[in-house]
Amino acid sequence: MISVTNISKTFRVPVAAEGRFGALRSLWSGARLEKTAVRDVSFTIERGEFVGYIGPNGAGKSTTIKMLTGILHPTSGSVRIAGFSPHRQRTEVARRLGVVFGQRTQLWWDLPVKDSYDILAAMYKVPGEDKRRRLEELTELLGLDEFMQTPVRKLSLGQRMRADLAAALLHAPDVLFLDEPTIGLDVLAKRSIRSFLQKLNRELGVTILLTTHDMDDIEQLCSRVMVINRGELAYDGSIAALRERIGLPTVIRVTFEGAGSGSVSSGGDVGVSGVGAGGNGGIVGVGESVGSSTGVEAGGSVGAGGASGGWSVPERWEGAFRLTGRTDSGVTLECNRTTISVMDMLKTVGTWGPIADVHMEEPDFEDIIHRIY
Ligand SMILES: Nc1ncnc2c1ncn2[C@@H]1O[C@H](COP(=O)(O)OP(=O)(O)OP(=O)(O)O)[C@@H](O)[C@H]1O
Repeated sequence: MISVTNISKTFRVPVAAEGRFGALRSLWSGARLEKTAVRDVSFTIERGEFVGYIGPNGAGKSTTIKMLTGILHPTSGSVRIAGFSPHRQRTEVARRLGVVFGQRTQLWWDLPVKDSYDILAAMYKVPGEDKRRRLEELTELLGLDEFMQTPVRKLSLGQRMRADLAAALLHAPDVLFLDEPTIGLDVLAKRSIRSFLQKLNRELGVTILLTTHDMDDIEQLCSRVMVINRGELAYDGSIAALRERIGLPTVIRVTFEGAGSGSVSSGGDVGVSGVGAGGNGGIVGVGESVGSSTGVEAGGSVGAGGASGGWSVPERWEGAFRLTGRTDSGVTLECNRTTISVMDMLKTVGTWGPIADVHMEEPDFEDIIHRIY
């Protein structure tokens, strides 16, 4: 659906002159410096994908989006949207493309929302019946009724974003580019925009490329994320793979049955197999936490084998994880999932006593992104 091959964009910017009126003099002198905003970026996006495009300020996101929409022409490389060049075949691309910029509107400021839709439908040559049906659907999905007759300037930010989304979708595009669609919105408004976008992608199959600084947008919506940094593509893949690649630790909180007493001795051995089996079912089945019922089952056998049914953490142990906390009821550990599997770690922990509950916290996505930037 979208194919980008080795695109670069270089701007020629005036060289700043020193001293008083430097900026003015530099314009006058005509001295220019080349600045590469996007360097040799390639990717393809298949029909129906929901892809996040992120990067720090000035990384080259907007410049890329402008090249994808045909506003800017790449210095080198090529862009195809549904097989068409956005620069040379603008009309063909415009018919298939919707664009929403969170920071500015494509609606007419002083006109009622409905009038903007009439103008846009005429511009995109949407037949009358299609327009009526489409607007009906969008009104229902986005709750446009409450402000259809209101001038755009009087809308709240959340209402304006809903109105803008409808405007971008009136001509039923296959592809939607979104630039900061939730910027400045409150929690409820963000939630309603995200749920609409999810429906649009999953139920109507619209291909979406989302640029945002809001990592919750990315985590909740995108199956794939591309990271651009200093004009170059630094990562392209799933969020899960990104977590692994960065290697931030997974935090695991283990609660044992009983107080911190007893010994590891023979109970430890039983624990290895008992917890291994229990952990398997629990992790795959429950996802984030191994339920206490599973723990009790596994722990039951440990308890029976353990000296007193209590637990104790040995002074030393071998392994690719770190003990970061210890309380009356359990321990907190950090493990790097690229070097040790959670299962292996639980096997070791199981040798310390009967496990009642295990809770896992994946590294925060925000932290991962800071690592890349
Ligand atoms: N028209 C232009 N002329 C000269 N330099 C430009 C122009 N447009 C962008 N740049 C420069 O190119 C680089 C990339 O800018 P771009 O706007 O693409 O970044 P961005 O990732 O969208 O940033 P932000 O998150 O702040 O919007 C920046 O250094 C910017 O100053």
